[in-house]
Amino acid sequence: MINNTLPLLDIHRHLDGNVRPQTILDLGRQFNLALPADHIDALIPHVQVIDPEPNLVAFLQKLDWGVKVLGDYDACRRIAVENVEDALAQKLDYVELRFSPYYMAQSQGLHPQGVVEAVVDGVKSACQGAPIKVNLIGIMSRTYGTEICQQELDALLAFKNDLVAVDLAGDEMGFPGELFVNHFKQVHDAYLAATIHAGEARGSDSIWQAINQLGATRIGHGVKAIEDPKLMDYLRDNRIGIESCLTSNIQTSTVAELASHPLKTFLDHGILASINTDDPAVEGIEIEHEYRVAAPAAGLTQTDIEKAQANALEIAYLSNADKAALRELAANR
Ligand SMILES: O=c1[nH]cnc2c1ncn2[C@@H]1O[C@H](CO)[C@@H](O)[C@H]1O
Ligand SMILES: [Zn+2]
Repeated sequence: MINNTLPLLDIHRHLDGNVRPQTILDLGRQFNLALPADHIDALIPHVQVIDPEPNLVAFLQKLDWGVKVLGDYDACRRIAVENVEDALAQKLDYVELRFSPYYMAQSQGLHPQGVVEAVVDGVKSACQGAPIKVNLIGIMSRTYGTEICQQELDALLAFKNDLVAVDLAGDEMGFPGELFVNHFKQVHDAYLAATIHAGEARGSDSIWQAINQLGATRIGHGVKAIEDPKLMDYLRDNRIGIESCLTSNIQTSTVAELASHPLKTFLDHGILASINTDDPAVEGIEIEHEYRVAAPAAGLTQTDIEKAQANALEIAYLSNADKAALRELAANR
């Protein structure tokens, strides 16, 4: 269960993997697009994972309707605002929302840089006066290849002051990290951090590569670190955080069942592992479910869960002063 006296964070949450089904319907109507269904109940199976998908790529297809309906920049702004509203409804104190501007732009011929501008603007306005802090992480969708990722990176770097990090997401098997060394050099030259989806579809080598060649200070999923004791030590000793996403790992068939998820072992080993959602609307879950249902099913005790909750703040892309302020706020409520 969530400990209310600790700050609640979600530091691995895809903005474009969290488009409300009702918003997909609304935008489909607004832009006169043919959707696979015209009411919520019939739409759900097309935009939400019901049973585990056979692999990561099949899972990722469930995100597609959420971006196919982004017919203009206002639509991008709208889903950014709704993401902040959803985080507020979950009583999250701090969220890192990540998004792929090319993925959001491509279906309807938008410009990635316009998408970044709309998302930044939507998040800023929704946060005004609200009891939440949000930072943005830009994603390069590796599935589009190196050239499109360079365009995507250019769009992101035009707003580098509005981002805290850059991520690499999408098809890890088909597009290994080796292809993106030059991209991440530019990320570091822009003084942005790197968190990389690694060790989800590929093995522990992919995690080593993300750290050594792409300069990752955090790893998304990192499930396969469990196969490599040296890597487990390295993650612990170098305080490289793991952003675990329990339900997502089941739905992508990365892990067969929660009882065999490595998160508990990571925590026991002293790795700074945390609990996050990934793509809440697509998974049909929220952060509360991950803490109350998924974490105990993965064998975490209440002490483990609170450790994971505290770890998220430890590894968040925030200054020490911001972290202290969040701790103080939670301790006094
Ligand atoms: O669990 C995941 N693993 C890898 N890539 C993901 C995951 N969830 C979403 N995306 C990818 O992130 C971008 C949208 O933010 C898209 O590239 C989507 O495929
Ligand atoms: Zn992810």
